[in-house]
Amino acid sequence: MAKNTYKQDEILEEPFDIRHLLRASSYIKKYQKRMIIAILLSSLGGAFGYIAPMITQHALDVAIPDKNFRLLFSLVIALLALYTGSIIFVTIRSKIMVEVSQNIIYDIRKDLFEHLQKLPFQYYDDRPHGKILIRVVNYVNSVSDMLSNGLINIVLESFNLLFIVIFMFLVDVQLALVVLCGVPILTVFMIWIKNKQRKAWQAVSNKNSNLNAYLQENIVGARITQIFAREDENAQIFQDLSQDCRRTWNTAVRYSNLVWPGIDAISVCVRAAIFLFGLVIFGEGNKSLGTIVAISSYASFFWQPIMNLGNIFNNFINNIAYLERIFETMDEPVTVSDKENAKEMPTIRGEVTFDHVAFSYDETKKILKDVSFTVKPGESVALVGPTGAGKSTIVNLISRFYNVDSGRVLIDGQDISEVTIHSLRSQMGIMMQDSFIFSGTIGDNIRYGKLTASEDEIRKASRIVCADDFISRMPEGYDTEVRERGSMLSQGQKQLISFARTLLSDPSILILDEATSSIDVQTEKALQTGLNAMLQGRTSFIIAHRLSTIRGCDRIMYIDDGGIMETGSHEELMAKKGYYYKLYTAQLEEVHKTA
Ligand SMILES: Nc1ncnc2c1ncn2[C@@H]1O[C@H](COP(=O)(O)OP(=O)(O)OP(=O)(O)O)[C@@H](O)[C@H]1O
Repeated sequence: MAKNTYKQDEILEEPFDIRHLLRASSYIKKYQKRMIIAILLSSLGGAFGYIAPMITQHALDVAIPDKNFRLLFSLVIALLALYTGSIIFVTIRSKIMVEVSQNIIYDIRKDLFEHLQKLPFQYYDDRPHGKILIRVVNYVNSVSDMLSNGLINIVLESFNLLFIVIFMFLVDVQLALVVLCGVPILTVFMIWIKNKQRKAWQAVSNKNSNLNAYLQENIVGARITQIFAREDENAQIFQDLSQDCRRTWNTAVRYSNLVWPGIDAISVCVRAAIFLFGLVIFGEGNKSLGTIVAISSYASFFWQPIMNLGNIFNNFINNIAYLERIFETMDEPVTVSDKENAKEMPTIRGEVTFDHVAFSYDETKKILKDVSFTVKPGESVALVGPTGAGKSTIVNLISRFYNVDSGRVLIDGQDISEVTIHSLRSQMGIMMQDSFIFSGTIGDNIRYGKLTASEDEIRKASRIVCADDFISRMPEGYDTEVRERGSMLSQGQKQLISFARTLLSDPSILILDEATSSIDVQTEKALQTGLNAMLQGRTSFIIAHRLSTIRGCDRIMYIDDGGIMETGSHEELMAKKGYYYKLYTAQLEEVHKTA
């Protein structure tokens, strides 16, 4: 997806590219047998329907004038049988196709979702999430309909058209030719209207996608909107986007509403021509009433398949663009992935080495220039420094959320780019500032890192991190349902749950990135004992702006200007009176001022 915002339309007017269709065919291969059955059933159903006007002709021209009621009765029974057969076939076909299209939706969504889960952080940082949702939900629905019903309908409508033409010629060649004279007029009308319609519906799709992106952004940012009292401005933007949707929708519907009156007008003219030619021009009495009525019926059927083929063509053009957007997402490179011969990471002891590491998020700015250090197993390391210095970047590289530009990150002497991501990350505990809480119970949330954990284990982990107290006071304790993102919990409570979750997963390397920022000082003091227990025997990296919380770490690294400016224990760095000393004393003064 082009990196864009809710203000930018997606590109949907793509030149037709057959490769997308060929690639999409892999999704229908599995269901081809069922689709062939559906085509056969529909063709039979259609053929049955088209025999009906011939029977009517026979009734009008033979049975009724001859007063042959036996024949008339047989013809009526035959008509009923044909219609019943046709309805049964069409019903079975619809059932098959509903199943096939739902299966195709499932297959495409599964592939898309699995791929989306592997995409790097960067992908989600750069795009409006609402537009990703539109692809997974709306575009997939539309595309699967094209791949299932669309493809079948092409075959079907072509058969229908062929049947109608054959039956018309069987009934009367001259009058059939009169009907065909309407085709060029219809073709010109269709090319004009379908082109307009396609562009109009693409505009609708784009405006909906923009609205969705803005809506999603606003739901997530609702608190900020209210904090900054931005409701009126946002309502205006939303209104503008909604108006875009309404305007484009009205235009599209206007064109769609023109279609049938236009076709009706052509159809009426053609039928008038049938009567004119049948009764007057080809000579009175030359064409029987039954023939004229039968041809007139075929003529009224004739436009439907042409129209449907036009609709299918339009849908195809739109859906090819949707397909391209879907495949573009599926092809989005998984920049951080397992190498072909990646090994399993053995049980981690905890030695972490940065060997001349350089890193940048994009070409424009080097975030880390040439960083080298080694942390011993079990050592606790604090990363401090000004905002935006690169502290989180360093811990993100240890977990291999990004690949380094040059140099190596080693754990126990093993280059982490050579091992599988799962075996690496499953031995790490990473806690970020935003402690994400999933919908479900508190117990489920703590169990997230170790699905097999027992109730006792969950309680024990919670007790260590001081979460057991507040959880037990909740109406249903560990079974209390928390809503999506844990909206009923305070930030501090979310962080404590997150601590318990991390502790339960028993990681060898622990990364705490501003993990205690929302916990009040009192709870933090209480948590300190638990935290110390948690750090025991694990290598840990702690980022905290509240420097009082990291004083006890074995080592403190001061990060700035793309590298490590100072390193040592709290006492050593204070004695050195360098960057850390300045930062620490400035923070102390701040605390004294506000006290
Ligand atoms: N996903 C990203 N894409 C592009 N640039 C990024 C991304 N994440 C961070 N940066 C940039 O990289 C630099 C280092 O960011 P990082 O988050 O590592 O800083 P930090 O020291 O942890 O800051 P803070 O203390 O504010 O959390 C910053 O200039 C930031 O703008």
